[in-house]
Amino acid sequence: MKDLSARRLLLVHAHPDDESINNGATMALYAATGAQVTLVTCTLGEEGEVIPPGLAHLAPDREDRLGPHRRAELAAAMKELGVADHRLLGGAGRFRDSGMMGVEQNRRERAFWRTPVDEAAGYLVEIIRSVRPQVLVTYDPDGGYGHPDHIQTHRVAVRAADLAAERAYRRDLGDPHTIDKIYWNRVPRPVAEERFAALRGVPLPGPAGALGVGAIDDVPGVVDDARITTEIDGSAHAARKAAAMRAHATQITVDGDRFVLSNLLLQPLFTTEYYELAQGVSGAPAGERERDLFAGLAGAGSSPDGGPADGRTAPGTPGASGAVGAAV
Ligand SMILES: CC(=O)N[C@H]1[C@@H](O[C@@H]2[C@H](O)[C@H](O)[C@@H](O)[C@H](O)[C@H]2O)O[C@H](CO)[C@@H](O)[C@@H]1O
Ligand SMILES: [Zn+2]
Repeated sequence: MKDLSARRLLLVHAHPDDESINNGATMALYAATGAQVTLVTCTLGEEGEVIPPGLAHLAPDREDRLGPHRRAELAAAMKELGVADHRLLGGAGRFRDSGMMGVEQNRRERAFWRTPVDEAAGYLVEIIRSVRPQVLVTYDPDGGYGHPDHIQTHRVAVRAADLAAERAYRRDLGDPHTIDKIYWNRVPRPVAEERFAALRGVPLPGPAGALGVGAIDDVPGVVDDARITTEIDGSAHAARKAAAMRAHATQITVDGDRFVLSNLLLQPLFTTEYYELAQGVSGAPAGERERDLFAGLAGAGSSPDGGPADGRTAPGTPGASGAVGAAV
């Protein structure tokens, strides 16, 4: 019997709800198959809007108690996904939600967006050196859709992965650890286009109270098909993902295979979740997508593809021969 607990997956996100929207099915799948899944959330989402009228009093411009409430929503969502290890970067409230790009909250003292990257990265290095994951999942450099906290999360996660591997860096934070594979959350454009086309036939407002259908570019990380290196079929865990998203009730209303955020614009709920291998070696045969984030990793207890990686290296991999891009 393989020791599947040897697989350790670390996900780094900006706000409570991002993990369930982007990776809920993936997290449920790996938790259910014995991997150690660790979520790090960088802020408590204090600057969010509030969908249920009965909770509007929590808003930042009223009682400013949305942060603690969303922390509880996050805990409930993790129970739905079967994820036991979820941590707040630097401890609860260390870094505050910065608001959307350009708002005054971006410049507030504890805003995550204005935090020096190395200061935040130090907290994540300690977690990386303790958990020692083979795989890290976070956003692309644009944070998926340009939100300052998402962009900062990418920067902090990538910087922390580099620092955690440096033998000369802060040995008080643990022994050096090199993460084998770093993935960015992605959605293939053809899949997004197909799902949005179907949404345009949905009667409004519907159970989610939708005012309309969102735009494809509202979906974080939409890219051309060629950049997708990995797809995780989490359809067996669709109910868990939907329940986790429902747990984030101040931010999300779910209606079957679609949902709205506080802008009340419909977008598709994905149960196959897609990734781009940004750093590391693909475990799939040339020209094929990985079906497992741990594909090709010897000793990770799981590699449905069986064979070792075929040496196709992702962009940005230290020491990469330059074999990059679609070749991955
Ligand atoms: C999914 C995500 O990252 N949500 C963020 C985002 O929330 C959006 C924001 O309030 C926007 O004004 C709304 O139109 C949109 O519907 C929301 O999803 O930004 C919030 C503030 O930084 C953040 O708390 C929330 O988690
Ligand atoms: Zn977010």
